[in-house]
Amino acid sequence: MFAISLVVLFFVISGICLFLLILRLFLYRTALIHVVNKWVHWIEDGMHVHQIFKVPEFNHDNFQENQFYGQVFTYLNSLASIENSDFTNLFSGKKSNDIILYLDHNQTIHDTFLGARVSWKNEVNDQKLGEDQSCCRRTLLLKIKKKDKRRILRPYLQHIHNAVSEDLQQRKREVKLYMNTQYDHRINGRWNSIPFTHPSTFDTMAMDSDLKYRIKSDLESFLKSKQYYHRLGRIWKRSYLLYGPSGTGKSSFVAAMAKLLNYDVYEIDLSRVADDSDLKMLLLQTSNKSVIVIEDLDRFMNDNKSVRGVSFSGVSTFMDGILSSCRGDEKIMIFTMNSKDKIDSSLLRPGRIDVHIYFPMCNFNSFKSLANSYLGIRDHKLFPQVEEIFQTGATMSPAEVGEIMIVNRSSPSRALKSVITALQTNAATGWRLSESASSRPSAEESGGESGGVFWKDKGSVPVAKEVRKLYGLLRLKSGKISGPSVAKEVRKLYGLLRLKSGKISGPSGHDSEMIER
Ligand SMILES: Nc1ncnc2c1ncn2[C@@H]1O[C@H](COP(=O)(O)OP(=O)(O)OP(=O)(O)O)[C@@H](O)[C@H]1O
Ligand SMILES: [Mg+2]
Repeated sequence: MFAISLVVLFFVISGICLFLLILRLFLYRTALIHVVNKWVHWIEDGMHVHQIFKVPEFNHDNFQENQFYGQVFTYLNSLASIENSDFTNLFSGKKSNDIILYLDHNQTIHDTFLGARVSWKNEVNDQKLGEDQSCCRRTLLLKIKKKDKRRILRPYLQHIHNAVSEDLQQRKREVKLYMNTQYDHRINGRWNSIPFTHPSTFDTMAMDSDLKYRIKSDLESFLKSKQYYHRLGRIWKRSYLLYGPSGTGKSSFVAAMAKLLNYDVYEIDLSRVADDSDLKMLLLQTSNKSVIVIEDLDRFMNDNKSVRGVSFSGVSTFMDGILSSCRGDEKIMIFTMNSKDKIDSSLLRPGRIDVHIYFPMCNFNSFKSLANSYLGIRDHKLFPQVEEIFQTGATMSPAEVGEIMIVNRSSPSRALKSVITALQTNAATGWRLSESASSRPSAEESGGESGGVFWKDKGSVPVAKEVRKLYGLLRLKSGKISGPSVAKEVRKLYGLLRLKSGKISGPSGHDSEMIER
């Protein structure tokens, strides 16, 4: 009897084990296990009291990004549990074969820490702003059992901080470009960012090497001068004005400076700024160690329609950087212009603009530098001919020269011939010369009442040299022009000479020149 009961018991236990095994296999095969897990967690959650902690994207004053939000977001995206979520975003990473998982709006994911289970929700509330505009208010919600709070909350937050600090440092090295969005009083954050991948560096810029060296040293010595500025009672900021004709590399140089510093770039589009206080707000929302850029400031200052609500005093206060000093860290400001001619000199006074850097049209030296980087040649039998044409005063922007070289990069000889033809055409029409003359730094700019440090790349040339150039140009032209048009051309060149002689100042024995006042 006892033996029979043992056999029955054996079969019952075996049956139960078999049943559980088949059930487990079934649950896992059909993924029903996840449904069961959900129910278990749901029942368990229902038996506990929870506490919710909010991590909003912006600080309570709504001015600045809440840095902890960024840290938590990075941490959550790195969790293995994001892979087990019901849904999530997949994006390509930096490398071509990288795929990254990214929290979706209103997605919830779970994490465990010291045996306690917590959940995070990426809460995004869409706000309708107008007909076709909306904005989002983002908050990360941490849900934690009340019984676990005392034990794990602080160490858990510290754990997040430690886990991402290395990752953040890595990301800090990736420079970002921020652009301001259209003003709307209901939007907190006004900056949208993308990775800053502009390929320009100091090395790729065709510029006088001495000038590059001095700009680099200026930046480096500024960065080391926190105590010095503090002792002087000055805001720790440095403003640069890059000015010169179109296509001479001003925007590319902004990128090169940001890369050298490894700073994020905040480019302010003044046409999207509502008024002076909006401009202040944008400045306040920039992060530490950043380059703040306003491109084509002359265009905005001369075109009242474009600046709309931003006043002259709004721009000058912005340039003084008083507000940025609230953040305490260094600020680099860069403004670009085609010409300073119509700009109120008070806007360019020392303190507002510390360094003026002139970007000239192409000369023979910059041409050689472009030929080296675009065509890979340091010398060529056509170089003397190119130099001769440059000496006549013919010129082009580096952008134009670069474009010709790119198109003809398979044949350096063809590229150089095309550059020669283009320079001859420009010289013959005289258009480029007069354009470049008018955009060179004027005597007023290099010695006038506005201030700062002036750095120019062959910006000033002696009158005698200019006369020689014009004579050469005249000879070149007279080969092509006859009769009354010669007299007309002579008159034109005489006018041009007078224009230049009013603008030419100082000797130009050096490639670049620095005038401190
Ligand atoms: N000095 C230079 N060295 C190397 N490349 C240059 C230089 N100047 C211009 N380029 C090339 O020409 C193109 C246009 O340059 P960039 O946009 O920087 O000119 P810019 O002075 O900002 O013109 P704009 O005043 O019209 O904005 C870029 O592709 C850049 O690589
Ligand atoms: Mg530009």
